Amino acid sequence: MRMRAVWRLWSPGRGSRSVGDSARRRINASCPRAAYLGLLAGMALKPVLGKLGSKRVVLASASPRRQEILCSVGLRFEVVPSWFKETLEKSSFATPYKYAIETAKQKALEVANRMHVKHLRTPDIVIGADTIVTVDEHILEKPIDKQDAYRMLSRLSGKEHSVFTGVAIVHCNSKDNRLETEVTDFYEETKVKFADLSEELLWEYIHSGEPMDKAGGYGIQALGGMLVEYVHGDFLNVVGFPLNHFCKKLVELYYPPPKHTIHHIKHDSIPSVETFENLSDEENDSSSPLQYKGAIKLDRSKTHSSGGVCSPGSSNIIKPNCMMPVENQNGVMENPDKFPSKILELLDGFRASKALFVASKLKVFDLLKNKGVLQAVDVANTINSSVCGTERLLDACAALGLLEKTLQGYSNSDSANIYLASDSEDSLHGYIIHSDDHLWPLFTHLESAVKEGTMQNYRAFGKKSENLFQDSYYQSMEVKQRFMAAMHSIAKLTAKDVATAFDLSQFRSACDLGGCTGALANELVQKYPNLKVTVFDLPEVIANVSHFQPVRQHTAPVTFTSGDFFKDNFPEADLYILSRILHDWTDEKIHMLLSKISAACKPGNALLVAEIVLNKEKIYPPRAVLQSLSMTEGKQRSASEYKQLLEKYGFTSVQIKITGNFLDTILGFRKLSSH
Ligand SMILES: Cc1cn([C@@H]2O[C@H](COP(=O)(O)OP(=O)(O)OP(=O)(O)O)[C@@H](O)[C@H]2O)c(=O)[nH]c1=O
Repeated sequence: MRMRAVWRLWSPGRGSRSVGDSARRRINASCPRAAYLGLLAGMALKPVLGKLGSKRVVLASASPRRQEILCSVGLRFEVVPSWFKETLEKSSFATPYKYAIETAKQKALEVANRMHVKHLRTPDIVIGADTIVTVDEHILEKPIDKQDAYRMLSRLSGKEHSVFTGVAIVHCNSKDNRLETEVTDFYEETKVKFADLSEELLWEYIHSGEPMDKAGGYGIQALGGMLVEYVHGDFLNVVGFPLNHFCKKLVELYYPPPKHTIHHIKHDSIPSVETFENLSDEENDSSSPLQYKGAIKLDRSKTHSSGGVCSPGSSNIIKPNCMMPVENQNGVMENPDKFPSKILELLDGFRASKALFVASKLKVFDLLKNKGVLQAVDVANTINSSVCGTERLLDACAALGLLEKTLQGYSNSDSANIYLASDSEDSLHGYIIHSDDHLWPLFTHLESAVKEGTMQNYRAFGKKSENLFQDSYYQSMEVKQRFMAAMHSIAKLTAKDVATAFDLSQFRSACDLGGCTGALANELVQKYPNLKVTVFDLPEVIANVSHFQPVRQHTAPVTFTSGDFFKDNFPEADLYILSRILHDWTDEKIHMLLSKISAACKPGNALLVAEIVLNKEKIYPPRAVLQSLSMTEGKQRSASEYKQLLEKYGFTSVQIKITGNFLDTILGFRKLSSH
């Protein structure tokens, strides 16, 4: 066998196929079993992708082959090559595979520790691997030079040898600033038989440069494939990563069979949302009134690294544009422009939102909260839907991390039980239904909204709205209740942050203007037992607040007073509160409202505003900017704009606290002399 004849086909830079291309070709053509295993692995990985999708997965390997193999099945991960030196004493291991496993483990642990110590966000999972070749009781790793490669390849010539890859999956948890790890490891063995290699062929191969970064001194997926007579076992295991076995391990870990004593790994299915407010220099100088709760201010490019991240769902075995990550200063491989993951995520965003809306509307999460685990057919029967449609919806929810899927059926994730079941204490159900019924139709007319610069109530609902609340939200009992439920769920979610952003214990009475169901008011009386809170809202709202009240109230109840804050006098109070009010109204209406508050507020008393505070450029956080697209008459404001606004109406010592949560808070004290 001579290589030169076929060299042109393979030589890099001459239209050579990618490693993956040749690997796939080889899988399909010369190794049908491996092809089958590869496919099976891809299928087995898909359900677990949902599990890993919300996690920070790190591949502790510099091997481009490993990156490609994992990338090809759509796993999202960062690449942080391990600095662990492969110098474990081989003779101290009873078998070669134990050596490979231990090395894989040490590689992964080194990365987990390094990332933890460097205060990068501790990864959730670190994957390490080590591939070795064994022949005649010798362990062959990567050759150190050409002579070494020659020695290895001549040992392999004409013989069968074993390729072992040890893999370690390290689950990380940061507790009290200490790193806790749980390691799952395994190995895979593949037998490979080499043809007899002539000296000439051997040296020609060595001079190709291919052997140098590969265990045993060859690459089966490329030129080295021509040296191989047969492969018994998983082909990808030889290439560097036993994908099939890995998938089975993940299934074992994440979908344990019933009554089996595999440890459960606690995890949150919904990715945690971090907001790192990027405030302007001007707003952020030492004299700034801004305060950061928890003082966590991270560089977003580090925490949301796109390094080596590939989008799930890619079907090609190998995706060259998922490759070539570049190591940054933290040792994290980054691949910023090679794959438009972010764009694809945005592109699919509407599908994900709608899947959440429909599952919520059909009360899937309620059903699963009550029943535990159900098969698709049982869910379909209960929600009066087709089995095939329900199954697809449930799978979508599982892929999005909202549900868990096992052989026994579907069940709620922890987050679904807490936030999606409609009867949960912290349920977002009301807001989700409002988003589907009200915001979705409005946003389908976004193009007209942008062209005309107006809210699209007429197109979406067949009627113009002069007054957002009276004409839109309170026009029918059903819509009103839906809107109130939506406001209630958001207010509950944000109440703690708003109530605790500043120490309000100096105030004895507060009036929450437009306080709707009293969710914030109830939080305030819990937090400040000496504070009496009145909620002031439209009569049609107040008439409907009773069923939103907490069942067990240990503090003095909140008082509700009805009226229109633009027209009517509101109760006297030490502290006035405007939570999510100002962004909805025109400057003219705001002028009316703030003038009234300013007049009612005695010197030394205060106004607390809760809104999303924009950064100086007014493009962050995105949820505020996207809210603006509804084209209500009002607008979102930056920190300095809120400060100016409050000062204009006689409030001084204005402080702004970025909570890092859904709502930020602004507190201003009424000046002694009126403006
Ligand atoms: C037999 C064979 C091996 N390899 C590569 O050999 C390296 C093994 O070395 P390792 O120490 O396990 O990994 P590494 O490359 O040093 O990376 P790291 O994980 O950072 O230690 C890995 O690359 C594998 O793909 C091939 O590409 N094709 C083959 O047919």
